Amino acid sequence: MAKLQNKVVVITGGISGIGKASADLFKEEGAKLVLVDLDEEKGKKVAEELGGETIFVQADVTSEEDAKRVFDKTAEKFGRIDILFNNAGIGATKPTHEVSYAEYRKTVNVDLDAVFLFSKLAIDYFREQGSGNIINTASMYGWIGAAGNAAYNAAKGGVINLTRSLGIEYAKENIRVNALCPGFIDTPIIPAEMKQSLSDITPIGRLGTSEEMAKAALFLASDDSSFMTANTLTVDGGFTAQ
Ligand SMILES: NC(=O)C1=CN([C@@H]2O[C@H](COP(=O)(O)OP(=O)(O)OC[C@H]3O[C@@H](n4cnc5c(N)ncnc54)[C@H](O)[C@@H]3O)[C@@H](O)[C@H]2O)C=CC1
Ligand SMILES: CC(=O)C(C)=O
Repeated sequence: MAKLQNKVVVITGGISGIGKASADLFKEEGAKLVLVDLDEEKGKKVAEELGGETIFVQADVTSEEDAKRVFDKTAEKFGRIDILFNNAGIGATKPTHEVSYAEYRKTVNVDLDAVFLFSKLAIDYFREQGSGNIINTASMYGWIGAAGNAAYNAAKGGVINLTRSLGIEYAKENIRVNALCPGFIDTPIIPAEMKQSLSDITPIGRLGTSEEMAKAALFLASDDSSFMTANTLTVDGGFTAQ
Protein backbone atom coordinates (compact mmCIF):
# COMPACT_ATOMS: atom_id res chain seq x y z
CA MET A 1 0.00 0.00 0.00
CA ALA A 2 1.37 3.41 -0.97
CA LYS A 3 2.18 5.49 2.11
CA LEU A 4 0.63 8.77 0.91
CA GLN A 5 -2.22 7.49 -1.29
CA ASN A 6 -4.36 10.49 -2.39
CA LYS A 7 -2.84 12.78 0.26
CA VAL A 8 -2.67 16.40 -0.85
CA VAL A 9 0.80 17.73 -0.05
CA VAL A 10 2.05 21.33 -0.36
CA ILE A 11 5.85 21.46 -0.64
CA THR A 12 7.56 24.85 -0.47
CA GLY A 13 10.94 24.96 -2.19
CA GLY A 14 9.63 21.94 -4.04
CA ILE A 15 11.57 22.27 -7.29
CA SER A 16 15.17 21.89 -6.12
CA GLY A 17 17.30 19.79 -3.78
CA ILE A 18 15.51 18.22 -0.80
CA GLY A 19 12.09 19.54 -1.86
CA LYS A 20 12.33 18.12 -5.39
CA ALA A 21 13.58 14.71 -4.19
CA SER A 22 10.69 14.65 -1.71
CA ALA A 23 8.22 15.56 -4.47
CA ASP A 24 9.53 12.62 -6.54
CA LEU A 25 9.25 10.17 -3.63
CA PHE A 26 5.88 11.45 -2.35
CA LYS A 27 4.50 11.16 -5.90
CA GLU A 28 5.67 7.54 -6.07
CA GLU A 29 3.83 7.00 -2.78
CA GLY A 30 0.54 8.23 -4.25
CA ALA A 31 0.48 11.89 -3.16
CA LYS A 32 -1.14 14.76 -5.05
CA LEU A 33 1.36 17.59 -5.09
CA VAL A 34 1.33 21.37 -4.93
CA LEU A 35 4.84 22.65 -5.57
CA VAL A 36 5.62 26.18 -4.41
CA ASP A 37 8.71 28.11 -5.44
CA LEU A 38 10.02 31.34 -6.99
CA ASP A 39 10.95 30.34 -10.54
CA GLU A 40 7.79 30.05 -12.65
CA GLU A 41 9.40 28.56 -15.76
CA LYS A 42 11.32 25.87 -13.87
CA GLY A 43 8.35 25.17 -11.59
CA LYS A 44 5.98 24.55 -14.48
CA LYS A 45 8.53 22.24 -16.11
CA VAL A 46 9.06 20.22 -12.91
CA ALA A 47 5.30 19.90 -12.35
CA GLU A 48 4.78 18.80 -15.94
CA GLU A 49 7.53 16.18 -15.66
CA LEU A 50 6.04 14.83 -12.42
CA GLY A 51 2.72 14.59 -14.19
CA GLY A 52 -0.50 13.30 -12.71
CA GLU A 53 -2.35 16.04 -10.93
CA THR A 54 0.78 17.94 -9.81
CA ILE A 55 0.43 21.71 -9.86
CA PHE A 56 3.00 24.47 -9.46
CA VAL A 57 2.14 27.73 -7.73
CA GLN A 58 4.68 30.53 -8.14
CA ALA A 59 5.02 32.26 -4.79
CA ASP A 60 7.46 33.99 -2.50
CA VAL A 61 6.95 32.23 0.83
CA THR A 62 7.52 35.49 2.73
CA SER A 63 4.52 37.17 1.11
CA GLU A 64 1.21 36.82 2.96
CA GLU A 65 -0.68 37.51 -0.26
CA ASP A 66 1.25 34.79 -2.12
CA ALA A 67 0.80 32.34 0.75
CA LYS A 68 -2.98 32.86 0.75
CA ARG A 69 -2.98 32.29 -3.01
CA VAL A 70 -1.16 28.97 -2.53
CA PHE A 71 -3.90 27.71 -0.17
CA ASP A 72 -6.70 29.09 -2.35
CA LYS A 73 -5.26 27.29 -5.40
CA THR A 74 -4.79 24.08 -3.41
CA ALA A 75 -8.40 24.18 -2.20
CA GLU A 76 -9.64 25.04 -5.70
CA LYS A 77 -7.76 22.11 -7.29
CA PHE A 78 -8.00 19.42 -4.60
CA GLY A 79 -10.64 20.57 -2.11
CA ARG A 80 -8.40 19.84 0.89
CA ILE A 81 -4.83 19.79 2.18
CA ASP A 82 -3.37 16.92 4.20
CA ILE A 83 0.32 17.73 4.57
CA LEU A 84 2.34 20.95 4.53
CA PHE A 85 6.08 20.57 3.98
CA ASN A 86 7.70 23.90 4.90
CA ASN A 87 10.99 23.33 3.15
CA ALA A 88 11.93 26.53 1.24
CA GLY A 89 15.06 28.11 2.58
CA ILE A 90 18.12 30.21 1.82
CA GLY A 91 21.64 29.85 3.13
CA ALA A 92 23.67 32.73 4.53
CA THR A 93 27.38 32.30 5.09
CA LYS A 94 29.26 35.49 5.96
CA PRO A 95 31.04 36.87 9.03
CA THR A 96 28.47 38.62 11.22
CA HIS A 97 30.34 41.95 11.09
CA GLU A 98 29.80 41.95 7.31
CA VAL A 99 26.08 41.10 7.47
CA SER A 100 23.71 44.06 7.09
CA TYR A 101 20.56 44.22 9.16
CA ALA A 102 18.57 43.91 5.90
CA GLU A 103 20.41 40.66 5.05
CA TYR A 104 19.79 39.30 8.55
CA ARG A 105 16.09 40.10 8.29
CA LYS A 106 15.80 38.50 4.85
CA THR A 107 17.34 35.26 6.13
CA VAL A 108 15.04 35.13 9.15
CA ASN A 109 12.07 36.12 7.00
CA VAL A 110 12.52 33.23 4.56
CA ASP A 111 13.89 30.58 6.94
CA LEU A 112 11.66 31.20 9.98
CA ASP A 113 8.83 33.73 9.50
CA ALA A 114 7.50 31.99 6.39
CA VAL A 115 7.26 28.72 8.34
CA PHE A 116 4.94 30.47 10.79
CA LEU A 117 2.92 32.09 7.98
CA PHE A 118 2.33 28.87 6.01
CA SER A 119 1.69 26.84 9.17
CA LYS A 120 -0.90 29.31 10.40
CA LEU A 121 -2.79 29.22 7.11
CA ALA A 122 -2.62 25.42 6.92
CA ILE A 123 -3.84 25.04 10.49
CA ASP A 124 -7.11 26.81 9.56
CA TYR A 125 -7.77 24.04 7.01
CA PHE A 126 -6.52 21.27 9.29
CA ARG A 127 -8.80 22.33 12.19
CA GLU A 128 -11.82 22.34 9.92
CA GLN A 129 -10.89 18.94 8.44
CA GLY A 130 -10.04 17.43 11.84
CA SER A 131 -6.53 16.35 10.79
CA GLY A 132 -3.27 17.60 9.37
CA ASN A 133 0.48 17.17 9.30
CA ILE A 134 3.25 19.78 9.10
CA ILE A 135 6.90 19.02 8.40
CA ASN A 136 9.41 21.83 8.77
CA THR A 137 12.90 21.62 7.33
CA ALA A 138 15.05 23.05 10.10
CA SER A 139 18.73 22.06 10.17
CA MET A 140 21.35 20.57 12.43
CA TYR A 141 22.40 24.25 12.55
CA GLY A 142 19.26 24.78 14.63
CA TRP A 143 20.93 22.67 17.34
CA ILE A 144 24.48 23.97 17.23
CA GLY A 145 26.36 27.19 16.62
CA ALA A 146 28.79 27.78 13.76
CA ALA A 147 30.88 30.80 12.82
CA GLY A 148 29.61 32.79 9.85
CA ASN A 149 26.02 31.57 10.01
CA ALA A 150 24.43 33.55 12.84
CA ALA A 151 21.23 34.63 11.07
CA TYR A 152 20.65 31.22 9.48
CA ASN A 153 21.33 29.37 12.73
CA ALA A 154 19.08 31.71 14.70
CA ALA A 155 16.29 31.11 12.18
CA LYS A 156 16.71 27.32 12.20
CA GLY A 157 16.82 27.22 16.02
CA GLY A 158 13.57 29.17 15.88
CA VAL A 159 12.06 26.62 13.50
CA ILE A 160 12.81 23.83 15.99
CA ASN A 161 11.08 25.59 18.86
CA LEU A 162 8.21 26.79 16.66
CA THR A 163 7.74 23.13 15.71
CA ARG A 164 7.62 22.06 19.35
CA SER A 165 5.15 24.81 20.27
CA LEU A 166 2.76 24.19 17.36
CA GLY A 167 2.98 20.44 17.89
CA ILE A 168 1.94 20.76 21.52
CA GLU A 169 -0.72 23.38 20.78
CA TYR A 170 -2.57 21.27 18.21
CA ALA A 171 -1.80 17.70 19.36
CA LYS A 172 -5.33 17.14 20.67
CA GLU A 173 -6.78 18.30 17.33
CA ASN A 174 -5.09 15.49 15.40
CA ILE A 175 -2.56 17.87 13.84
CA ARG A 176 1.05 16.70 13.97
CA VAL A 177 4.04 19.03 13.58
CA ASN A 178 7.63 17.80 13.30
CA ALA A 179 10.95 19.11 12.02
CA LEU A 180 13.58 17.48 9.86
CA CYS A 181 17.12 18.55 10.79
CA PRO A 182 19.51 17.70 7.96
CA GLY A 183 23.27 17.82 8.18
CA PHE A 184 25.31 18.90 5.15
CA ILE A 185 23.38 17.75 2.08
CA ASP A 186 24.58 17.91 -1.52
CA THR A 187 22.20 20.53 -2.94
CA PRO A 188 22.66 23.93 -4.61
CA ILE A 189 22.47 25.65 -1.18
CA ILE A 190 25.99 24.38 -0.39
CA PRO A 191 28.65 26.35 -2.30
CA ALA A 192 30.63 24.01 -4.61
CA GLU A 193 33.96 25.04 -3.08
CA MET A 194 32.79 23.98 0.41
CA LYS A 195 31.61 20.47 -0.47
CA GLN A 196 34.92 18.67 0.13
CA SER A 197 35.67 20.35 3.45
CA LEU A 198 32.12 19.73 4.71
CA SER A 199 32.40 16.07 3.69
CA ASP A 200 35.70 15.84 5.58
CA ILE A 201 34.21 17.17 8.84
CA THR A 202 31.17 14.85 8.67
CA PRO A 203 31.77 11.57 10.58
CA ILE A 204 30.31 9.45 7.75
CA GLY A 205 32.83 11.15 5.43
CA ARG A 206 30.48 12.46 2.75
CA LEU A 207 27.58 14.82 2.21
CA GLY A 208 24.06 13.47 2.55
CA THR A 209 21.85 13.24 -0.53
CA SER A 210 18.48 14.84 -1.19
CA GLU A 211 17.06 11.34 -1.66
CA GLU A 212 18.16 10.38 1.87
CA MET A 213 16.38 13.48 3.23
CA ALA A 214 13.27 12.64 1.18
CA LYS A 215 13.08 9.23 2.88
CA ALA A 216 13.23 10.90 6.30
CA ALA A 217 10.58 13.41 5.21
CA LEU A 218 8.38 10.53 4.01
CA PHE A 219 8.62 8.96 7.47
CA LEU A 220 7.37 12.22 9.02
CA ALA A 221 4.68 12.68 6.35
CA SER A 222 3.26 9.17 6.64
CA ASP A 223 1.47 7.22 9.35
CA ASP A 224 4.78 5.47 10.08
CA SER A 225 5.40 8.39 12.46
CA SER A 226 1.83 8.50 13.83
CA PHE A 227 2.88 8.81 17.52
CA MET A 228 5.46 11.52 16.77
CA THR A 229 4.69 15.20 17.18
CA ALA A 230 6.37 18.39 18.46
CA ASN A 231 9.64 16.65 17.77
CA THR A 232 12.67 16.54 15.48
CA LEU A 233 14.42 14.03 13.27
CA THR A 234 18.12 14.78 12.87
CA VAL A 235 19.76 13.14 9.85
CA ASP A 236 23.31 14.43 9.77
CA GLY A 237 25.84 11.65 9.18
CA GLY A 238 26.82 11.87 12.85
CA PHE A 239 27.78 15.55 12.83
CA THR A 240 25.95 16.75 15.95
CA ALA A 241 27.15 13.80 18.04
CA GLN A 242 30.72 15.15 17.89
N1 LIG B 1 21.55 21.36 1.86
C1 LIG B 1 21.87 21.38 3.15
O1 LIG B 1 23.02 21.09 3.53
C2 LIG B 1 20.84 21.70 4.17
C3 LIG B 1 19.64 22.29 3.85
N2 LIG B 1 18.74 22.58 4.84
C4 LIG B 1 17.46 23.20 4.53
O2 LIG B 1 16.79 22.40 3.57
C5 LIG B 1 15.84 23.20 2.88
C6 LIG B 1 15.93 22.91 1.40
O3 LIG B 1 17.18 23.38 0.93
P1 LIG B 1 18.05 22.63 -0.18
O4 LIG B 1 17.24 21.62 -0.86
O5 LIG B 1 19.30 22.23 0.47
O6 LIG B 1 18.42 23.85 -1.11
P2 LIG B 1 17.87 24.31 -2.54
O7 LIG B 1 18.47 25.64 -2.76
O8 LIG B 1 18.12 23.25 -3.53
O9 LIG B 1 16.29 24.44 -2.32
C7 LIG B 1 15.69 25.52 -1.67
C8 LIG B 1 14.48 25.95 -2.49
O10 LIG B 1 13.79 26.97 -1.76
C9 LIG B 1 13.38 27.94 -2.70
N3 LIG B 1 13.18 29.25 -2.07
C10 LIG B 1 14.12 30.04 -1.50
N4 LIG B 1 13.57 31.19 -1.10
C11 LIG B 1 12.25 31.13 -1.42
C12 LIG B 1 11.16 32.03 -1.28
N5 LIG B 1 11.31 33.24 -0.72
N6 LIG B 1 9.95 31.64 -1.71
C13 LIG B 1 9.77 30.43 -2.31
N7 LIG B 1 10.78 29.54 -2.47
C14 LIG B 1 12.00 29.89 -2.04
C15 LIG B 1 14.53 28.00 -3.70
O11 LIG B 1 14.15 28.64 -4.91
C16 LIG B 1 14.87 26.53 -3.85
O12 LIG B 1 14.12 25.92 -4.88
C17 LIG B 1 16.14 24.65 3.29
O13 LIG B 1 15.22 25.05 4.28
C18 LIG B 1 17.54 24.56 3.88
O14 LIG B 1 17.80 25.58 4.81
C19 LIG B 1 18.97 22.27 6.14
C20 LIG B 1 20.13 21.68 6.49
C21 LIG B 1 21.17 21.38 5.55
C1 LIG C 1 22.77 24.76 4.74
C2 LIG C 1 23.57 24.08 5.76
O1 LIG C 1 24.73 23.94 5.61
C3 LIG C 1 22.98 23.62 6.90
C4 LIG C 1 23.75 22.72 7.77
O2 LIG C 1 21.86 23.93 7.18
